[in-house]
Amino acid sequence: MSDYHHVAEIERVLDGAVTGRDGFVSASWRRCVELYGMDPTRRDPAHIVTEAELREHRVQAERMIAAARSSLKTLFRQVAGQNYVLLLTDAGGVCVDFFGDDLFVEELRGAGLYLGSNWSEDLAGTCGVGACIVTQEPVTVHQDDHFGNAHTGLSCTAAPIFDSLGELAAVLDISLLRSPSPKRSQNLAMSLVTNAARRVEMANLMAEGRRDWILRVSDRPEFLDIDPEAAVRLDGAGRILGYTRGARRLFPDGGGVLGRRIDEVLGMTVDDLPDLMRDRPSEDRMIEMRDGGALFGHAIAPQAPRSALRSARRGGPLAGLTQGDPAMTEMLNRAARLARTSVPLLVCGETGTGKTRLARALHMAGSAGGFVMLDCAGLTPEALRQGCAGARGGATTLLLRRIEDMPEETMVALSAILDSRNDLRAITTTCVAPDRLELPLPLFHRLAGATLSIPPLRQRRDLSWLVNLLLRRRAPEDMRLSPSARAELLGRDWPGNLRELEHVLDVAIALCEGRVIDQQDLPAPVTMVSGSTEAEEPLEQVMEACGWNMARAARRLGVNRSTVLRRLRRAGLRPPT
Ligand SMILES: Nc1ncnc2c1ncn2[C@@H]1O[C@H](COP(=O)(O)OP(=O)(O)OP(=O)(O)O)[C@@H](O)[C@H]1O
Repeated sequence: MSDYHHVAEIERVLDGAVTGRDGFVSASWRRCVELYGMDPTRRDPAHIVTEAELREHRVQAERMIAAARSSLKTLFRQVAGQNYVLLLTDAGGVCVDFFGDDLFVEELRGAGLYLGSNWSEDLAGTCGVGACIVTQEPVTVHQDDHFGNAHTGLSCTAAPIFDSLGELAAVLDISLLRSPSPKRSQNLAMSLVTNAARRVEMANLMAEGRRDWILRVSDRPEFLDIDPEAAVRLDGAGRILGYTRGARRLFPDGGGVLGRRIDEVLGMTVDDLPDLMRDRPSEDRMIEMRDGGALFGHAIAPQAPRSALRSARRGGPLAGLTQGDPAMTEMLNRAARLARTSVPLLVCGETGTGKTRLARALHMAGSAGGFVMLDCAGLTPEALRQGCAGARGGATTLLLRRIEDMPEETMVALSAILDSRNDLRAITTTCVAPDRLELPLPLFHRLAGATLSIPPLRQRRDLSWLVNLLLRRRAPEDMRLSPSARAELLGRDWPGNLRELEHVLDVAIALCEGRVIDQQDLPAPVTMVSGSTEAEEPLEQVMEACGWNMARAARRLGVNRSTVLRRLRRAGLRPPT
């Protein structure tokens, strides 16, 4: 079509005529004139951002570029020899990755089919990337569908790529400098580009979901493991944390996808996920949908972050006590430095937090000498003297457990021993906060050269890692936790800390009949035996008193959190907004 006819058609469209163009093209032409004030007769050159701006756009899009690389390479191989150019743009239309034939680089750069070109509609007029950003749908903008005369030779097919929260993150465009005339010649390009965009979304979801369950679904069992249609990322309660665009079909009611529970639409709960893992034939992994349909599912279990585990091990006996909990890491860094000195150390923390374990690790990290451990409860001066007498011939660590339980006369003896024996290095543990510890001041200063505090388990961010660690150590190798059992463990308050967790796991391992520990295999929290207060105190009142904190209310009622949740639902109660 000549420039003249192109401009004339745009004028007719603006006057309201229907000229046979796709509706989104006519709508874009209108925006170009009425919104952006563009003139189709101008031959504006391509808009290219500066080198510095391009670097910034690439940094911002780094994750998506990485997720897209392999799909782009495959797509480029599929169209090899047909002169197609692939562009990955960010959500603003700036090209941040490019695959094209090196022979035509100069021509491609001139046409804007290159790194750094900006294809947003308000700059470039009607174009594949721009129309895709506006409509958020796959589009082909073919030859004189383009608004500006400069681009009417191109054929561009573009598909949107959404991030796992459902926001437009990028556009994948496949373009030709020269193409056959009928628009339908690009149907195959459309199919290739939409499939590639779906795979990029999948790669992105997989990359960010290593610590969560991933459920991939497909209508056809043969594609399930190699090229599924959609996927969701789930927490231990089965709530959707992220999704690929295709997963919207699971929730066609338009109520959004994030935060919804998978059992709202599928005839399965989160506890059935292990049955959908790869060790089963894909035909057996059928999931019924609540609307009567069926899908095939492939569940991928959360993976432990291995590199972090390795680095913890490299750091010796102290570093292995946490995996990335900020308070523990900071405390252990101090501990590592103090371990090599002779400063007496006071280790504080609630019962069962691992004070004795830490004290042993401090000894191992700092001293090649002997080790004496004494429980302070009921310790007589004589027993103390005997214990210390056994430690002769070089620097010895004297571990005193629970100093608050030491009888007063033994405290006096201890001060005297510490004064006369500078080969003893005291490490003392206590469940009492240092400022509340009732020790004679001289003894306190002989024991607490520095204080190390271990946080309670309920505050630790590496609780999930600890659960895995203890399970691995205590259970048969192939035993695992169901997602809801894991969610329950992560939600408890753990007044007995690691010791209580060990006992809960031991009971669950003993009670569990198969290889999967289920929520009902877990013993109730210990506070339950003290009896429920529900009869005396109405639920709403309890919730108010606990500031609507589920864990606190569960403790007060002596039940677990899911029971509180169930009772709230039954009573139709909700937290005040
Ligand atoms: N980092 C850890 N990893 C795994 N298990 C741990 C860890 N720290 C402690 N434990 C386990 O937790 C239990 C309690 O630990 P420990 O005896 O050190 O606690 P504590 O704080 O000294 O308790 P208390 O004050 O009641 O004497 C022990 O069985 C111990 O093996």
